[in-house]
Amino acid sequence: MDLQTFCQELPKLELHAHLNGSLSRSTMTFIKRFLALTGMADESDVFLDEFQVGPSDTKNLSDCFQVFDIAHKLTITKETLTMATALTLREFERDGCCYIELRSTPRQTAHLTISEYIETVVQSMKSARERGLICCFIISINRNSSKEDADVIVDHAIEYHTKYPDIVVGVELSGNPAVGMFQDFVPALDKARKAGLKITLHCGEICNTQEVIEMINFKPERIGHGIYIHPKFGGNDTTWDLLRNSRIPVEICLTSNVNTKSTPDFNSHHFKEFYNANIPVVLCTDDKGVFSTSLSQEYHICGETYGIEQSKLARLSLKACNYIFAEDVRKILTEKILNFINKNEL
Ligand SMILES: CNc1ncnc2c1ncn2[C@@H]1O[C@H](COP(=O)(O)O)[C@@H](O)[C@H]1O
Ligand SMILES: [Zn+2]
Repeated sequence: MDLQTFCQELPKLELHAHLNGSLSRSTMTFIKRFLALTGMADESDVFLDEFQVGPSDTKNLSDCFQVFDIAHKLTITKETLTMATALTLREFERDGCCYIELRSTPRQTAHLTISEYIETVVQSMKSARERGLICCFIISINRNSSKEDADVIVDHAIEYHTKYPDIVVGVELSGNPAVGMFQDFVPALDKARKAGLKITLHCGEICNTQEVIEMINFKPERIGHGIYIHPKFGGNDTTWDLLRNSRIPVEICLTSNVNTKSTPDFNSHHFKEFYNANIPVVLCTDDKGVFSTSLSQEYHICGETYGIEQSKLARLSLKACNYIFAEDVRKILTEKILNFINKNEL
């Protein structure tokens, strides 16, 4: 099988995808028209062309955080947030994903409260589950927010985890890494963890070894990116040894890191260093809409750039089953990927 077909057909698990960064051009166009037709928003106010960030773009990581405001102008009502969630889940499914953990920062909008935002995403996921797609919700805390706001988000996360334990499975910390301090969010994250929610943290997206140490010592279930951890990539021996000994799985987002210029190119990405050191890794998209990618494309890039053969790529997907937050479906997913491996004699 050629690599492209293989990457498409391989059953894959998406563990790091921000809802508003994952909106495709067609989803955004659809919602923009809907809002204009229903008189909810001014069509001329949403600039879709500025949403995408390519590898040769002049935007750096900090600039990228402004592009999410474009999607945020669209996901403002129950109807459009439902469309955004449903269409995005379908796109992942069509790309061969059999399990999706979608994350999003619940926002109060002119038409939605924080509770309604969460309920809307959950209901959309319930519909997707009814037609057989296993999907879950990780509630995001933006590190730009105050401790009090983070507390409000966590209280909601706990309430909805209690109400929908199969769907609301975790809490994560994201947002511009140059803003805010991890320590400020520890009490809220601790509270979430004590209530049974799993934790993942954006970690080492910029150089901040002190914060990396604090984050790994917090022992989250997973971390995202992990760029500035290895000494060759702006970390030091302490951060690297801590990560290696922790066995914490790392969500790797190749295209995101290159397009935000956090990494110069795929060849100099830390993936290979992590893979060779046996650090648990899982390939993810981060923001497939902003960075014009898909999970099968991330597997393709990985196979081509680092010479990882198809049987090894399949085992990357298989191992991801061990890192998912919805433990009750681990067995079904493992069997599904093993079947694919056996059928294709990989
Ligand atoms: C590129 N690397 C990244 N690093 C850190 N945070 C990121 C991110 N990409 C996205 N987000 C976070 O996800 C939000 C958009 O989705 P939601 O509104 O939550 O669905 C962004 O506003 C940011 O807080
Ligand atoms: Zn992210």
